[in-house]
Amino acid sequence: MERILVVEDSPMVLKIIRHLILQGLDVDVVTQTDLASCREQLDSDGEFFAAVVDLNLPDAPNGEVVELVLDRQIPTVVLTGSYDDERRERLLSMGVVDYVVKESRHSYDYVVKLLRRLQKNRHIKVLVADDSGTTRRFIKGLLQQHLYQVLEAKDGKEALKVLAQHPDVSILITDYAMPEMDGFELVKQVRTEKDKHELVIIGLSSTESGALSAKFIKNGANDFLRKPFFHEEFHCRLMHNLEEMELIQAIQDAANRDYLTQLYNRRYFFTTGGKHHEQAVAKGQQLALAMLDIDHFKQLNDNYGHEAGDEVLRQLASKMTQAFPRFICARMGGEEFCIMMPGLNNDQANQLLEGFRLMVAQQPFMYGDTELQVTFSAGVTNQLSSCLDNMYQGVDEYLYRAKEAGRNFVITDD
Ligand SMILES: Nc1nc2c(ncn2[C@@H]2O[C@H](COP(=O)(O)OP(=O)(O)OP(=O)(O)O)[C@@H](O)[C@H]2O)c(=O)[nH]1
Repeated sequence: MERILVVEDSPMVLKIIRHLILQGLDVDVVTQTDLASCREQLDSDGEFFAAVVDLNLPDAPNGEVVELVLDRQIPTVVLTGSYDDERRERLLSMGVVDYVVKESRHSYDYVVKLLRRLQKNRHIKVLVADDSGTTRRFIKGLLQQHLYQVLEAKDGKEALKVLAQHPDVSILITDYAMPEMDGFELVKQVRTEKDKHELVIIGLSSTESGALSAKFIKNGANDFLRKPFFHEEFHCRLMHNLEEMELIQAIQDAANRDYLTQLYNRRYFFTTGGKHHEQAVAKGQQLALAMLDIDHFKQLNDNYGHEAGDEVLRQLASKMTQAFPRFICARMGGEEFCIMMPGLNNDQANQLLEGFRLMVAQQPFMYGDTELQVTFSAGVTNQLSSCLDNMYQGVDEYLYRAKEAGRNFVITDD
């Protein structure tokens, strides 16, 4: 498990921070109370995801611990008893993640929020589009302090290419004045594909005109920053926009996903899947659909209990998303699932399903220490029919035949 180092001489503060971190994050916490023991810790066993350090320790009254921890390339949040502008500036320019005054419980909650943010940021891609290499490097440095993955582009056209290669970019930070394609045009083009809740766009410019910020926003940017900006302003804006996007995505997920398995639900399957189906029909593309149903699930519930049944549903869902990462996996209700596979012909889909059937049948599911043998039956088709409903009914008929044939079986188009 990842570890966080906390260096603080006040037992009370140490206790609170340790408690809040353990409550809020899936990490271990190692604590030290002075510079000497911190140095020993880092020398003997210094692998830490992040550190929270007190600026004034009994054997290090002038923030020496910050240099020590930063020297080991550990992202560091600094705690301090009192606010001092000059010191804050110095610490931020040294590359600390943030500077937090120990005022109340809220300060410690903020520290935990920052640590959680750092953990998430490692998986977040940010694209920086700016024609100035110096500005790109500067922004990249700020982003890396907060552990984001950074991509770069030197104009709008290049940014579009990078976005096409990396569809999982979550944030685009773009300058206005760039050769080839400027920031406005870039924002306009990006917004034809992705809305504000799929990709956060922050516009940048060094011009004095206030109209520019309004124009960026009107073109579809989420926010705007005027250069030069303060480190903290940059990070606060970024965090704020990212949190808003994540909140909306969480709301969308709650509406589109099944609570137990976290797979897509029936409603999402028919709305989004329906669009894939329409497109495949209109463009004459391949699209395969599989329907799966666990065998004798009632018996499993009766023998081991409903909780065990729930666990099997969760584990099957997780195996399914691992086996079919590119496709729409949905729980249609009870122990019935669908997988929509755009682009696949019947043979390809059938092979995938056969492989998955074997894997599920051969690897027992675990409920505590109990091994559970689980199989499923399935139907697979790529007969598009006139609409998704009809295709669904067709594959349902195959599933019925697979059950009739003895279960643990896949039936597909002849
Ligand atoms: N644990 C659990 N059980 C569920 C859930 N939803 C439905 N079930 C149970 O799934 C069982 C489905 O039973 P049946 O439709 O008779 O099907 P089966 O026993 O799997 O038999 P075959 O499909 O014919 O192989 C019922 O006992 C439901 O109570 C759920 O969310 N959790």
